Amino acid sequence: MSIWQAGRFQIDLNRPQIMGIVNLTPDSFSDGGTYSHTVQTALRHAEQLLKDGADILDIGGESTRPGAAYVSLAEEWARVQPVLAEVAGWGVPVSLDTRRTEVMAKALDLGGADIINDVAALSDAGAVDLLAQQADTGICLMHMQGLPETMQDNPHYQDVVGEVARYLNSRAAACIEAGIARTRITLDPGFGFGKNLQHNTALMRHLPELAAATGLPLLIGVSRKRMIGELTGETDAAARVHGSVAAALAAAARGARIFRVHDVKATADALKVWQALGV
Ligand SMILES: Nc1nc2[nH]c(SCCc3ccc(S(N)(=O)=O)cc3)nc2c(=O)[nH]1
Repeated sequence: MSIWQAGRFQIDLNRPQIMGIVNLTPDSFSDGGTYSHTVQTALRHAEQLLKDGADILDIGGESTRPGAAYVSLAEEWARVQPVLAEVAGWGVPVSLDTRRTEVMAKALDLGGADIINDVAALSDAGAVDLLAQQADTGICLMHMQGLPETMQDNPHYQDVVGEVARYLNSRAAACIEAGIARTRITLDPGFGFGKNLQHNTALMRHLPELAAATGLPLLIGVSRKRMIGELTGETDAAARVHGSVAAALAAAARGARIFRVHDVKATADALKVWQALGV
């Protein structure tokens, strides 16, 4: 029985787990909305994700997409705090997508994060120690080459699978040496974080090796990303649902356990059918 210890929750990794994305980006201000508008919109979206079958909610206040604008620590916290405060009472595992130790600390003090999902693999000063002081908070360590501002400017590797595996191993080892239990840790190759289509494809095809190299569960996030657009010709991210579902199934077939997606219902349905018919 393999589980992911995520705060007060033990997530069952013997079946695919869906992490629904709750977007708190400023785009939601596009209609001139205010924070309260954004918060209410986000909470309604989160409710819908759970109705659609999400097992985990992933909440992030800083966009780390390529070329994303800088978001101050205060701004990031102002965006996530009201949503974390509310969903903390919903009785479902809540993941905070942040790479800042101070934001992690505020969320953990609030009791609002069961999981810290860090695209920078707890590399911010003090992050590993902070998580080591927590009893059971779940952790996702993700590989990113460079920084969001520049990571897609001609990414290059000698051996992308080997380099990502070694990096994730080293970050997991840092956590374990600090006293963090293995059952709290999942790893993520970071599709689209300093990778071109060839790199992303190689990582997908070699997921079993990544899983075997560390022995830790894999979380993947390919939903609506450029790689799906490049393979389908879909330039509009919202039109990449079918390709994203196919990518989730490809990853499930290669041992991924947790799927970070926008389109929860489509992915949940596909994984149910795949589980029943596919393996
Ligand atoms: N664990 C985990 N957390 C994540 N948080 C995000 S935010 C997405 C940022 C982004 C958007 C689009 C592209 S692109 N150029 O490939 O279309 C790259 C990165 N993603 C992930 C992911 O994968 N895992």
